[in-house]
Amino acid sequence: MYLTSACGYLLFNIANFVLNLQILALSVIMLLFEAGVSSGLENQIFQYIDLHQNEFIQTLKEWVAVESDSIQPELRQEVTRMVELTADRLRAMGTTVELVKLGSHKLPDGQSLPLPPLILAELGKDPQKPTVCFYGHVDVQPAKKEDGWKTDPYTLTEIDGNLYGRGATDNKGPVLAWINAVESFRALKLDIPVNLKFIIEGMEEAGSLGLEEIIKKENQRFFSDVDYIVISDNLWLSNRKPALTYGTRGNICFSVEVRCGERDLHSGSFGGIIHEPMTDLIALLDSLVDTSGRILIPGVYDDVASLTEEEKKLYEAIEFDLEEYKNNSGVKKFLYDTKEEILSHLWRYPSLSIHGIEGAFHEPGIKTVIPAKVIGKFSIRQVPHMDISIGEHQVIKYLEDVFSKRNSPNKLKVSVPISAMPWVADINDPLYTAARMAIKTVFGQDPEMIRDGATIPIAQTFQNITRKSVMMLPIGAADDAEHSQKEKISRHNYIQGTKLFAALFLEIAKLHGQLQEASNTTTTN
Ligand SMILES: C[C@H](N)C(=O)N[C@@H](Cc1c[nH]cn1)C(=O)O
Ligand SMILES: [Zn+2]
Ligand SMILES: [Zn+2]
Repeated sequence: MYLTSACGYLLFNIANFVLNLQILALSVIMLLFEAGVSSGLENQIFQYIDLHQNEFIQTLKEWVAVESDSIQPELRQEVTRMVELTADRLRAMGTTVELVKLGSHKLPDGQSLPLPPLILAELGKDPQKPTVCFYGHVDVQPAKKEDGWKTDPYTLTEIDGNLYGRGATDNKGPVLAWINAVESFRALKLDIPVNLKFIIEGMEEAGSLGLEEIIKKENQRFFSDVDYIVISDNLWLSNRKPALTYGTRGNICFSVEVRCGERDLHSGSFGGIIHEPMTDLIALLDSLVDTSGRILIPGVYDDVASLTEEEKKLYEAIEFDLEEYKNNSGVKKFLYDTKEEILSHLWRYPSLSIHGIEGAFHEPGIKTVIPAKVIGKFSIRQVPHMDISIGEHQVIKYLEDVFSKRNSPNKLKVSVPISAMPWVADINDPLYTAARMAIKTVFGQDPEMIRDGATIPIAQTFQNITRKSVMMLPIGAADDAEHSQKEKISRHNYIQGTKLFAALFLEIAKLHGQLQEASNTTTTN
């Protein structure tokens, strides 16, 4: 009797000890997980990525070498070549690629120019797996060495761990990082835990011409089995801390043409006796914003959603190094001095920027000429709930009013070549949870939850039409200088970014499994 109860006691203690061990092991796993420690599978993939980084950089070099500028009509063939190069790369990793014709568009001079095709691609069709659709672009903003580049913009050049070149971060580097991630799974003969779809275009920098129509058309087909849409085409708020982006501003671009006649005139023969188009244009452009950056067009601020207390608190909590941000810009003084003011004016209020004047003499030296036709270009970054068509109307009416007060006989023509809506997503969406986990695994820290002052023309369209979760997962750092003469991506971000996308596939698969399990339990109950 005594022996039996002693045995029972011993067994009870052993069972307890085993249970405690299990709890301890589970806690350690949870702790490691929270601290961003990767699993064996992740480690295997990460090691592969580290070992092959020079090959990934070589491919980026080949891509940057293509002058796929979508703004200048004479370079359109290069954009098409870049799209084909991308399609080849996707095909080489087993992806089914469809090149969709987008037709052509009309240039301001009436000429019609073909648009580059759009890539719709897919890899895997397992109904048990979630489907992730990646969107990116392989066109770039214009760049010339004479603009002030220290290195040739189309020769990817590594200096102190940074890879300089047009498109390095916007958006060839991140597009390739997605491809590298998939290639790494395949090279290791590992099962990719998600089905993948790719939508890659060559006209983003020109406002994603033709894309919205295709999304509408493909909603019931290409997008029907998509669960999540991920865009990696923006920057962190900091040079070092990763971020997840849940909103962008929109953009309405204006062209303001003022013309006096058919040909340029000698300023000695006609200066002082005519109304000069350039003088009219400068006056029009000068009437748009005041010295504090406030837009002077009546009604522009009417529909802007007011900043909520919740948003203010969110901004207060964000880590933001104002000096670092200033240094990145090379500008000594900003219009605002506090973090809250800067973030709200970048993300939550509209801004107006003047981009250039076509037709004006801009070479070194002075050409004593009166240009006959000049075209001013400016744009307004829009925020929720501004209405694009109301905005267009307000601006055109305002410019006509200002012009009419000048009593100029010149001809004024205002047009809107590009407009794009702002985008905001729900950060409580499970897709954001998966991305946070992946960021923690790769970068060992939580991301900053940010919005972006720039525009992804198609982001809101994706959300409105497909009704799928849309997330922006950037890998570029705040000092990557998109659209500028020092555009770069660091070797570190390019390679860690590749790992991030691989980790995201695993996290999405895990999360999807959990979600499905939860929904099955609810159904059974
Ligand atoms: C954020 C993205 N990398 C980008 O640069 N987008 C462009 C798109 C655009 C807007 N208007 C015309 N093109 C941008 O925000 O300037
Ligand atoms: Zn971009
Ligand atoms: Zn861009």
